[in-house]
Amino acid sequence: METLTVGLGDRSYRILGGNGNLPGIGALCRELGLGRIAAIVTNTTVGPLYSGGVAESLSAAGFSPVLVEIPDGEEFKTSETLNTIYNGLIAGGLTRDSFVIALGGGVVGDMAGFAAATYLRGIPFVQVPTTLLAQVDSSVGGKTGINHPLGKNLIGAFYQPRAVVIDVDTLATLAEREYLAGMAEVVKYGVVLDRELFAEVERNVPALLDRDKAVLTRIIMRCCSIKASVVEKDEREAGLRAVLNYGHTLGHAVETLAGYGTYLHGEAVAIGMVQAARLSEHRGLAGPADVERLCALLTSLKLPVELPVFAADAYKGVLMRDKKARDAGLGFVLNKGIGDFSMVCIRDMDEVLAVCGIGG
Ligand SMILES: NC(=O)c1ccc[n+]([C@@H]2O[C@H](COP(=O)([O-])OP(=O)(O)OC[C@H]3O[C@@H](n4cnc5c(N)ncnc54)[C@H](O)[C@@H]3O)[C@@H](O)[C@H]2O)c1
Ligand SMILES: O=C(O)C(=O)C[C@@H](O)[C@H](O)[C@H](O)COP(=O)(O)O
Ligand SMILES: [Zn+2]
Repeated sequence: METLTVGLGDRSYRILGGNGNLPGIGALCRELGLGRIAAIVTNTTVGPLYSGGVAESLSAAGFSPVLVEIPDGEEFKTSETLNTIYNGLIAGGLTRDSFVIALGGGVVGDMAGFAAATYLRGIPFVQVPTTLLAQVDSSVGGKTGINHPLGKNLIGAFYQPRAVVIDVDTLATLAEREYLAGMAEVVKYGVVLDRELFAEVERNVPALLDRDKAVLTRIIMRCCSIKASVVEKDEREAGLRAVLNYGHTLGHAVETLAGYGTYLHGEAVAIGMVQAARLSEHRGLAGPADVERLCALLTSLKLPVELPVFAADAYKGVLMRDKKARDAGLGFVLNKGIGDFSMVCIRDMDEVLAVCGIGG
């Protein structure tokens, strides 16, 4: 087992990586000094696969687990589903010394985390990510929340977990499309923060497509370490943390306009990264070869790169609601070549639309 720490003072926590870690969850929660009742929040796909083992481990360590199951899908990342979680926590008798285990992908993690942040004004939670995307990104850093019909993750809170338990064994049951979507966030770290990681992914495409556990474990822990160091410096996205939003400005627009769940989050991020790279080229920060290299890697990972067609006004509307929008303009993360980034403020949305070929 490999361990990393996210250093945030009295809210610091460990990320446990590797395989075979699920059976150790009960012992870890005991070590963390968590209270008796543990709500395992999961969905109707992940629950039947993994909640039994997690519940057994918790019971063996003296906890009383209760199961809260929600429907599966990005389209259910809503206030209604959040209410289903609250109902489960109340019915399960959770008190302020109880805790939540978020068992699933990013959708479960974001919603269970937000429920934990707000139920009784906050109870502890542990992230147990079971998708590649959640293992490399969403389980770390404390962004929690739900979607709004007008924009992704518009409602939420920064609320750090007490621990993150990654078990790469769980990736064996993940559907191919979902697995590949997680690779988009891996590529993201490489493009803007780690040239060597980008090259490592390029060199290991066949092993990654085969889900080689050793390669995956190394890359997952590298991503967690990059994210941890960004979050340690800027937990609440006052500046630097926005780099983790590379590819998300147009990516979130695509998810919202196409209808949540039509494009997977990672797929939309892949498309958004290519548009961000084109803007970077337009602004003289990257060359055509960098854009080509990014497109080639995403394509070799079977990810989409083409921006879907929606009305220019529709794109503009969603872009203006991006969380990086300010009075002065839209904060946009661009790449400097491969491995570095630059934040710019874009005042004129027409520049974005023109470079991305939106509206003719
Ligand atoms: N908080 C953050 O920092 C952050 C970062 C990135 C993404 N996100 C959010 O994460 C979400 C996307 O997460 P995701 O890609 O994990 O999608 P997801 O949570 O929808 O999971 C993908 C699918 O895989 C299934 N699944 C999960 N684990 C499985 C397993 N081990 N075996 C079989 N099936 C399994 C799920 O039921 C679902 O159908 C988006 O809502 C995005 O906004 C948040
Ligand atoms: O942790 C972050 O910060 C990120 O931006 C990670 C992103 O991959 C993730 O999709 C996040 O949920 C997007 O945040 P948002 O603030 O744009 O909703
Ligand atoms: Zn993301």
